[in-house]
Amino acid sequence: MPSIQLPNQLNITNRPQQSLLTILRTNRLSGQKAIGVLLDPDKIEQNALINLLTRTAEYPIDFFLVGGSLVTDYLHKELIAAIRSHTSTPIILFPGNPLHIEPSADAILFLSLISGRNPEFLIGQHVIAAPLLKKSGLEILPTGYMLVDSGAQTTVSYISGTMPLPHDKPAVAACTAMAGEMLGLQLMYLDAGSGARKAVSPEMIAAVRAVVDLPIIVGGGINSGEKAYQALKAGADMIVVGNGIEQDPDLLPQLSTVVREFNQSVVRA
Ligand SMILES: CC(C)=CCC/C(C)=C/CC/C(C)=C/CC/C(C)=C/COP(=O)(O)OP(=O)(O)O
Ligand SMILES: O=P(O)(O)OC[C@@H](O)CO
Ligand SMILES: [Mg+2]
Repeated sequence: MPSIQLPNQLNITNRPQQSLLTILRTNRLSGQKAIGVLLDPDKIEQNALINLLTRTAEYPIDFFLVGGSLVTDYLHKELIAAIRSHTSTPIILFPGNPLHIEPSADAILFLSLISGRNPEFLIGQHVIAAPLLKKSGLEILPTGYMLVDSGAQTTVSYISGTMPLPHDKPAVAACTAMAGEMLGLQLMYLDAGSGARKAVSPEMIAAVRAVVDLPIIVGGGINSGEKAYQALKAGADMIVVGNGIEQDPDLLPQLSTVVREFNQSVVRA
C-alpha cells in the first residue's frame, strides 16, 4: 500500500442521502417498483441526451445506469456530469470490467456473473477492482448477474465468454438465484441482454421471486409498456430499459407511467 495519503472520496454534493440498497429493500417490502434507464456512453448523442434528461422531470425514473459490455470512447465521466447537471436521479455504474469504474457515480453494480462458469467474471475482475472501489466512495451493490438466453447471442454473452441460462428453464434460474442469495449477494439481476429479441419470461421472474427475498432487477428487450407491466407483475422490483428508449424516446413517458400506476395500485390495495 502507498505511503502517501490520497483523498479518500470525491466531494460530490448531490449524492443520495440514503443508500440505494436501502431504497431498493424498502421498496421491495412495500411492493413499490422502480425503473432504471441504461445509458451507453458510446451511443450518446448530445441533443437526444439533453432531451431525455429534461423529459425525466415530467416522467420521472428512479435510476440511471451507465455502462456497456465493451466501451470504446470512455466517456463515463462526461456522461455522468451531464446527467448531474440536469437531474438529481441517482446514477449506478453497470460495468463490463474494472476500466469502467468512475468514482463520480453514486453506486456500482458489483456483478458476479453467476449464470456463467467463467471465473474471471465470478471473482477474477473483482479482485482487480477491489482496491479502486475501496477508495472510490461508490456504494457497492453486490449483485448476482444472471444472463438468460434470448434467441441470439448478445454482446455480454460474447464478451464474458459465458453461456446464458436456457430461456425456458425457470427452475435452473431459481436454483441459481437461491445459491447467489446463500452466498450473500444482495440483488439479483435477470438480463436477457441488451437489445434482446425475447425478454426474460414472466414464468422465470416468478420462479426466482418465489425463492429469494432480495430485490430483483430485470432487463433486456423490454421495449413496450406491456412487457414492462408483465415483468413487474411477475415479481421484478426494478426494470432496466436501454435500447427501447434509445430507439424510441416516447417510450419513456409510457414506461414511467406504467411504473407509477403500478405503484399507485399497490398503495390503494
Ligand atoms: C468487477 C467489475 C468492476 C467488473 C466486472 C463486472 C462483471 C462480472 C460483468 C459481467 C459481464 C459484463 C461484460 C457485463 C456488462 C453488462 C452490460 C453493461 C450490458 C449492457 O449492454 P451491452 O452488452 O453493452 O449491449 P449493446 O451491445 O447493446 O451495447
Ligand atoms: O437495452 P435493453 O434491451 O433495454 O437491455 C437493458 C439491459 O438490461 C442490458 O443489459
Ligand atoms: Mg453497450
